[in-house]
Amino acid sequence: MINENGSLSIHSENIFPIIKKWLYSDHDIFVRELISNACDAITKLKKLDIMGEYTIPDNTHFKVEVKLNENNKTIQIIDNGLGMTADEIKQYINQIAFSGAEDFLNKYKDKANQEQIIGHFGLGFYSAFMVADTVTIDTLSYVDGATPVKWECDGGTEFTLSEGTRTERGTTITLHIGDEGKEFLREYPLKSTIEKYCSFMPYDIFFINENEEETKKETDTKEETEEPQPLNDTNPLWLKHPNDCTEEEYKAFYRKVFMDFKEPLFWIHLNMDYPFNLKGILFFPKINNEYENMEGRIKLFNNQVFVADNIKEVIPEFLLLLKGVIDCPDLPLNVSRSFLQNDGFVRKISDYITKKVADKLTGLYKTENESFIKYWDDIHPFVKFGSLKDDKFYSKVKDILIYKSIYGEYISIKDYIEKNKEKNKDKVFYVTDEQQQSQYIELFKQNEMDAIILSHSIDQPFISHIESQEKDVKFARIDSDLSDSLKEDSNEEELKPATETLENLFRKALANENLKVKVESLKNIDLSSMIILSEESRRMQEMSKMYGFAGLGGNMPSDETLVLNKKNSLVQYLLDNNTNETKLEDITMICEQLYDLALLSHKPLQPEAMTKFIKRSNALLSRLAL
Ligand SMILES: Nc1ncnc2c1ncn2[C@@H]1O[C@H](COP(=O)(O)OP(=O)(O)OP(=O)(O)O)[C@@H](O)[C@H]1O
Repeated sequence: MINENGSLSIHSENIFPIIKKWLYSDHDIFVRELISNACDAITKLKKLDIMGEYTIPDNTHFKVEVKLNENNKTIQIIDNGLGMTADEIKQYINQIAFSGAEDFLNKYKDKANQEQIIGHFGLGFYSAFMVADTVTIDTLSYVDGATPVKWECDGGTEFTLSEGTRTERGTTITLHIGDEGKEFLREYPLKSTIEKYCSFMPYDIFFINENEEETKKETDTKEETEEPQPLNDTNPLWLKHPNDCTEEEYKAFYRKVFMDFKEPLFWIHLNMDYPFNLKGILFFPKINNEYENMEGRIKLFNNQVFVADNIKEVIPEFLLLLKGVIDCPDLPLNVSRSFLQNDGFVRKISDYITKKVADKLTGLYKTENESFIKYWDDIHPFVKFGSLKDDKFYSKVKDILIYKSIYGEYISIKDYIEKNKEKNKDKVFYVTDEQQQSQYIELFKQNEMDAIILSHSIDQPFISHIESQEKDVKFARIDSDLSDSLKEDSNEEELKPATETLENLFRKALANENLKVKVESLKNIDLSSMIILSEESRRMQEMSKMYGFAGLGGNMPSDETLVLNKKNSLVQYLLDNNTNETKLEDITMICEQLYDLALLSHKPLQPEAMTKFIKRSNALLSRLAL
């Protein structure tokens, strides 16, 4: 029987290629890792200064330089941070996954503010080998009397460590770029990668194209050269206290970061220190039209280092419709996304952001109601989407949901129901297409009835959601039923014979045995015919169309009813002349035309029906001209 305990052994020759290849999915991440190490080195030095372990010389300009030399095939990252001694290189660089950042924090645990150091895992430096064949470190430590050190490694497991030549405190990392990284040997991709990840890093980052500098020197005509400008903004707006930020600053920041020249509607400045550290600004963008892509962009930062756009695991999905930046140094971002998804801490962050957004909206509703109404057309899809996606969000915003009425006013469902109780019997009538349903809208207006406009694609799922949450709210499209207030007082029995006669007549004229006809006495005598389709049937039809039940959509028995107004003279004409054989042709034409007219304000006509309708309309007009 075999019974043995032991520890697995890992050989660095085996693990190194894995780190190189799989540690990060994006090649360009080396830029982020090396520049953040350079910034860390400066932060650490500043901390040593604060703690009295070192005195920063006067006039020190802390900076990171990225030098590209296409001819030599090198990229250098140069900092004037704390540098490393030979021992530190042995410990932090040679021992893969031994994080100097962790070590530094442990060493100065009580004295230093932990939050600002970026590194955690002790692997970032090795991302250099994703693009470089050979990496050299030239460094001089801040420690008094330290000797400069040079470390070199060609991506195997061997390295050389020797005395270096660096004379100033700090570190130069030189990447001898191999085939895998050659795309970064051009100015544009390298510079834009720096801008992508490092736009808000805490120290000035300068880009220098050495080959260009050389040609400039050769052709120098004593012209004053411009002062070089850093690529980054070391003091991003989100780190400032909200009270110290001006409206113009927010707008300028928005323009710059999102390249959106439409002004944002409003914004939320997130500023939290406890129980976790989170700062950021969320902007509500202006949407130009309903069909515009609503996709927003939330940039996630970790200590001013860009991590990624739109990380769903941290930022609630519906908030991705907004534009903004979130900086959360506490996030364990190097771990897998599935971990993030299940992490309670991450959920708390996400809940916090959701709560802040809901608070801002309710605050606006209460204190700046006029502005809130002005913004509503732009923000309602977002608020509705949020309500669908997140119950907690819904319960916070449900009392501030408003709807535009056919009179152009904004009203809550509660107020709508209250106001229209008598006429609507608790139903909420709505319009999905103002143009197409204009006939019904007109009818409503004539009878001083109200309906709300729900024309966005989010509205259908949204009203189903409201109905499921609020038991006494029932939505009905404006053409789903005839409200009693549109009709004159007359009893059903009285209208029965007319209904029978006209149903037979229309069925014959339209050659449609299943057509349902209902005769009503409508107050508006100009109105001859209209289609109604019960809310349930229409929703069923729409659903089957949406889910593409092939054939079903088309073949589904239609529950449409043709309503004819007995008070209208054309309908009356049909009633009076339906047995008159000599007028058969006219009667058929009128039936067809009335049916098409009714259909037209209910849904678009099919191409064939449309062609017939136009032909018939022309024929009818020519009769007038006779
Ligand atoms: N430019 C630099 N100046 C001084 N020390 C550095 C520099 N670059 C790397 N180091 C040291 O090497 C250590 C290892 O770096 P590495 O990037 O691999 O890991 P990390 O920054 O600790 O964590 P992470 O994997 O999250 O980046 C750092 O913690 C730091 O002590």
